[in-house]
Amino acid sequence: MATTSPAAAAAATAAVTTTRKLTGYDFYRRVLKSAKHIVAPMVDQSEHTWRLLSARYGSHMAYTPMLHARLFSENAEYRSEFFSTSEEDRPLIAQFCANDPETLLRAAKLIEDQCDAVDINLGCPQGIAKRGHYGSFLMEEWDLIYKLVNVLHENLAVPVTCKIRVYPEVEKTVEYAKMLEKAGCQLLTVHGRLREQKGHNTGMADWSKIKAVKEAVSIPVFANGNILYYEDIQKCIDATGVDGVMSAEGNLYNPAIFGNIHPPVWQMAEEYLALCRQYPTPPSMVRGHLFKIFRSCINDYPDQRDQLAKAVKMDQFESVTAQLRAVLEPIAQASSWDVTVPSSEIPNDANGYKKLPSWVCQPYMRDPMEVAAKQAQDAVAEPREDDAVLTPEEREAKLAEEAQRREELVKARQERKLAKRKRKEVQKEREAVTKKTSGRGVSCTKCFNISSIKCAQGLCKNCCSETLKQNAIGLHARGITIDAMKDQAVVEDLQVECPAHGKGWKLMVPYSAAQPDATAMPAEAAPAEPAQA
Ligand SMILES: Cc1cc2nc3c(=O)[nH]c(=O)nc-3n(C[C@H](O)[C@H](O)[C@H](O)COP(=O)(O)O)c2cc1C
Repeated sequence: MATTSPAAAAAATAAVTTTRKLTGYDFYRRVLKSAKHIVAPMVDQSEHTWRLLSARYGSHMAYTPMLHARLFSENAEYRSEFFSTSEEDRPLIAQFCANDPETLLRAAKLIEDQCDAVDINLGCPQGIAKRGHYGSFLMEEWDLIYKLVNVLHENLAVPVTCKIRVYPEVEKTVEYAKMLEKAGCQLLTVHGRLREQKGHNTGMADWSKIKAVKEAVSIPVFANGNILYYEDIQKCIDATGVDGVMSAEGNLYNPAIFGNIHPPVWQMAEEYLALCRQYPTPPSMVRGHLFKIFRSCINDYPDQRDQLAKAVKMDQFESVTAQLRAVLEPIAQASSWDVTVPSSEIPNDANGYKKLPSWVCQPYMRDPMEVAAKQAQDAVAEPREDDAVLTPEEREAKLAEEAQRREELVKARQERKLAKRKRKEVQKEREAVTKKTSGRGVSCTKCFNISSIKCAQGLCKNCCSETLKQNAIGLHARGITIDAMKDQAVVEDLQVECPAHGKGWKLMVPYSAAQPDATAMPAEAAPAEPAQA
């Protein structure tokens, strides 16, 4: 009797899978419902709750944050922490970073029945992607990229899509896109920036390269980059001919960008928090979103800003939002600004920006540190015209003040650099220790136990508890025992929680203050991808 080899059986299954699923424009029209407004993949920010909020305000579909294929395939805790969805959260594309086809396939198989397609992140330009060898750092390895795309195309029940950055040469960018299409990619998102365009060098996206790609391939194309306001969406479609437009930062600072309005900041915050009550969301994500929603006005309210920075519980987030509403709403009521006016009807200034009141959601224009420091420096070197009316003493005092401000700016920058270096060192150490544990997981930064990926300090339960205890004693008791502190009620009021290990010890200071490096996250567990990926 003839038997079928496992390889032949797998090939047969693959063939069935490939022929059954929709491809290209059939997939785009029937499954993605011809989506034009797309919420970008954003680490820690395009989570389930945010996608639902954006959908209420005009987004047609969304991507998950980038998921780490190896961690996703191996670690159930990582899966439940970084991926969740619901029936209303569709169409949805799940994004992975990966550099090994088999690992990618294993991860994608675990999610194929909960999303409409699986995307490969080929655009991340951050240092963490360089170290992890994924994202835009695969752009020189077309053979590997072909295999990554093709393995999903051949074996997955849903289509595979890709998100790329462009090369300096338009011809190479077009060839790249064609190669992806040939490998089986069914929809392509082109972020019109180079790998080098990040941080202070972000600059503008090049829509002409997106147009060239769109003209060269037969699959649907999404454009990404340069979308500040609603009207930019149509401008982009007109300029490039793409099928849909993706927004990341524009959507974060104004979740209603796709709805063509600039709603009051408190309204968006309240709606988001109500959704978080329904769908529990990690505090770090909630905090990140609230800072961005309130970006245009939060610096005017330092008390609330500090409270928000320390908030870890829902009622704390809600309290800050209520306080901000209490101060902002009267300002809004006293103003003649009409929030129902469509964004596209608000005129732009000469630079293309809209002048909006600080209490409405709006795009954030960066003023990089360097620019601020340079401005202060220039001011010291060369008195401005309006300084001419000052007496010599006044001018001297002003110059001294400005010099001090500049010094503070430089010092703050140095401190940030130092903290970053320290975090990197810790990360390196951890990676080394992780190797020693034969990849069983991320190691505790203090011992060889496996840490929780959620612990802000990357510690195991014992070390986390011990650290909290030591801090309590060191900071407040100076030799007094924890029990004595409890008796004196000094540790009763403030609740402190490690996000992974629960209460542990109650301290007089927030956990983050007791742990100066509390923002350090395990490199692989939470692949941070700031502003531009
Ligand atoms: C907070 C944040 C997180 C991001 N995370 C991802 C990600 O997980 N995957 C990805 O492909 N791009 C990521 N990006 C990049 C965006 O998807 C997008 O390509 C980039 O921000 C340019 O779009 P924009 O001009 O609309 O911001 C991220 C961007 C931001 C701001």
